[in-house]
Amino acid sequence: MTTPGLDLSSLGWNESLAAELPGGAVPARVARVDRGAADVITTDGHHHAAYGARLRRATAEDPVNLPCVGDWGALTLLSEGRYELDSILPRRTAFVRGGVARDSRGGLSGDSKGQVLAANVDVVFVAEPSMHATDFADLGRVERLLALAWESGAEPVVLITKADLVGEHLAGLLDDVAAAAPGVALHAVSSLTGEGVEVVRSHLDGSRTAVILGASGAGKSTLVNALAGEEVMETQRVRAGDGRGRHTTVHRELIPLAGGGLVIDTPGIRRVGLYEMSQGVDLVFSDIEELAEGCRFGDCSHESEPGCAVLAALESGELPERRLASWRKLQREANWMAGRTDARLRAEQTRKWKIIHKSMRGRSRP
Ligand SMILES: Nc1nc2c(ncn2[C@@H]2O[C@H](COP(=O)(O)OP(=O)(O)OP(=O)(O)O)[C@@H](O)[C@H]2O)c(=O)[nH]1
Ligand SMILES: [Zn+2]
Repeated sequence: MTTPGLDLSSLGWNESLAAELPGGAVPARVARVDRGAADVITTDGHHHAAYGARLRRATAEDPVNLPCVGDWGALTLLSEGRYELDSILPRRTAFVRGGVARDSRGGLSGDSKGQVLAANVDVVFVAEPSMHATDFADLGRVERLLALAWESGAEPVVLITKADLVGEHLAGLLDDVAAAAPGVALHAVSSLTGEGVEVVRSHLDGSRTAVILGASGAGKSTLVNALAGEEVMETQRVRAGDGRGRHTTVHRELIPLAGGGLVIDTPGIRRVGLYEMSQGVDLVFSDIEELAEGCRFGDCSHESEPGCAVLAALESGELPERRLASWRKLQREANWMAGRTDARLRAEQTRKWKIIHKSMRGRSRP
């Protein structure tokens, strides 16, 4: 497909990326990957680019170097309209799934399955429906998804979706969710009435790239369609119906929105349960981390130690019991995941994460 004169800045290209581009190479954004090749978008449109020798060597050394949706790549022009993907530019953020433990040099079993699911995501929308079946929003799930969001290095934003369903309960619900998401922007949104959709879109100003995390039925696809102003995603209602209006085109993974900005949606991103998230948990529970600094013992487990500031806050009612329980649960989960993840990959993630979050924590958007 050829679209002459496409402006790469609408895909998120900027000067700092340009500074990383090898001389003579053509910049392109990865829209989807296949085995050994990627669908890329460059100034003259979509291309199917096979991996060049240099990239194949890098991926053989470490699967983390495999291109993924959202990556920026350097293309080499082979012949008129034919490109090869030669390298991937350094990633600013990454959603990583850690796989089974690696046998470092002649170990017993397994291999490195550290896999980057999406790269260069700027904002992660955590979508939690105001009402799910007969229940209000699930705060534990919000906290869990927030941990995953922080872990990626992108800016988390919590969306209470289907805000039209709860009437006058909305204000109280937003208060509860805000308490579970300190320091994170929070919006109510209804794709049905359009309420809040523009505010969500404003987070994508400057051609930012988003992913939307949330349970099945949270309204993710419906929201993408509302943002796109057209039906780019199949929703549950369409899937459950007679199939009319069903999209027969290949499912796009990098979706440019008509009003600006992009959304990444992949099956991997939808199956969020397996991300590594120990750093993210600390950030979601920054209130508890702060309390813990007041504990008498540096290695306080906040179970029964004397002088425990966390237990004191629980006692006084300052810290809700639900929140402490949620923190413990996510920490156990994160520790378990950490044990399964390749240590080297994790170290690299931690390093990147520290750099990104130093600059992010002070920042907040309206
Ligand atoms: N009342 C109301 N219903 C909504 C809203 N947004 C989505 N829905 C409905 O909720 C159902 C699920 O929406 P989807 O957008 O398919 O949810 P999803 O999160 O993409 O679900 P999965 O694809 O399973 O992950 C559909 O029947 C939608 O019509 C909303 O703002 N208000
Ligand atoms: Zn303590």
